Amino acid sequence: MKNFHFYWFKQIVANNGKLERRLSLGEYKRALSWSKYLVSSGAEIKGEGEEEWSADMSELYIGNKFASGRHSRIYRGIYKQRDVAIKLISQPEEDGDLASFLEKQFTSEVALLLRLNHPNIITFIAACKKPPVFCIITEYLAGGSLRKFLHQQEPYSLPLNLVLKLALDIAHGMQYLHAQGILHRDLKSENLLLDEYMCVKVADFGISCLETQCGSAKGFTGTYRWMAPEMIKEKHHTKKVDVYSFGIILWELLTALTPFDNLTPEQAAFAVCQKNARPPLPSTCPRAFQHLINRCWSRNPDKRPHFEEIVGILEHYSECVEQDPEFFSSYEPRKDHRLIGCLPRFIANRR
Ligand SMILES: Nc1ncnc2c1ncn2[C@@H]1O[C@H](COP(=O)(O)OP(=O)(O)OP(=O)(O)O)[C@@H](O)[C@H]1O
Repeated sequence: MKNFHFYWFKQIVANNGKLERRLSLGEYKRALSWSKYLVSSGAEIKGEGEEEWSADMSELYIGNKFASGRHSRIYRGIYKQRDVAIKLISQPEEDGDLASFLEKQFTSEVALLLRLNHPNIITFIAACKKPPVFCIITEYLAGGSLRKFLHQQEPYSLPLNLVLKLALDIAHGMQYLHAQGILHRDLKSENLLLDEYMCVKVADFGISCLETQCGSAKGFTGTYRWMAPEMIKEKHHTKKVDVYSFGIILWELLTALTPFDNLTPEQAAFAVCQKNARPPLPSTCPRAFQHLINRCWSRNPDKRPHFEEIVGILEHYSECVEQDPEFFSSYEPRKDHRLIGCLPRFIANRR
């Protein structure tokens, strides 16, 4: 039997600079209780398709826990000499329904991650399934979540060119995801991670689904503050639920605030569905963004643009700002949403 203590011993002693500090006794014991399941006790029978993604446990070093999800703990680690994040999901012994839900969620997340390959989507590396513990190994993104980054900023302080760049990263990732026929369904700033170059990557595909297999949103565990009204109401939903969430994220980028922070998530859900409430757009918000945000979070999903169009709009804004730094103050939206040339002032002035 490969002794998992050996891994820990190696991990603690090697402490090769990438693992920031030694584990406290508490952390060690907690990690022990989860990771003992991860070490194989010899020959094992792999489930269908498991060869494709199954991690070689002898190459995995688990470091410190640095974040937690509702049913998971996230550790730093090294896998095949690469910095990784290891999400450990443990099935509760006492709750069979939750245990089987978590197993299904794990299987679905791995199956979706496996087919994704895009610079604005988190890179999947491997996974392991050793009930009652599962793990998902992905690239480690050193910049943390967009939510954490925004909370470190002064409200309304993000420069518009940075807002544009971050929005475009997210929109590119989402355009790709939708082109693969996948709905994210839990798009929020906490699930958007930054690398060391401030590139945003879409993460956490726990409740994502293939468009053809999404079914109803009954018993959903997404996050109300970012959730489209049709999903809150557990109605039929489409890719446009992600566009609604993107509208809320655009608002977050422009304000660096939490949406509906004066309301509980349940009150926010009620206000969105019953009163068609949305977070207030600041008076300083450029009209170009106001126009796009209002379209993205329309009550009617058909009025929300597809990500393809959103990418086109944001790229157009980027080009225009490059040509004319005053573009945002002179922008007038068109009723038919058509993009017209940037008409930079320096050209107009030359005429
Ligand atoms: N690859 C990674 N690199 C850096 N940080 C990460 C990585 N994966 C996850 N995190 C951090 O861990 C947090 C939780 O991760 P994730 O959302 O995947 O877990 P989860 O169990 O699905 O959470 P929840 O169910 O609560 O949404 C993220 O918000 C982020 O701060």
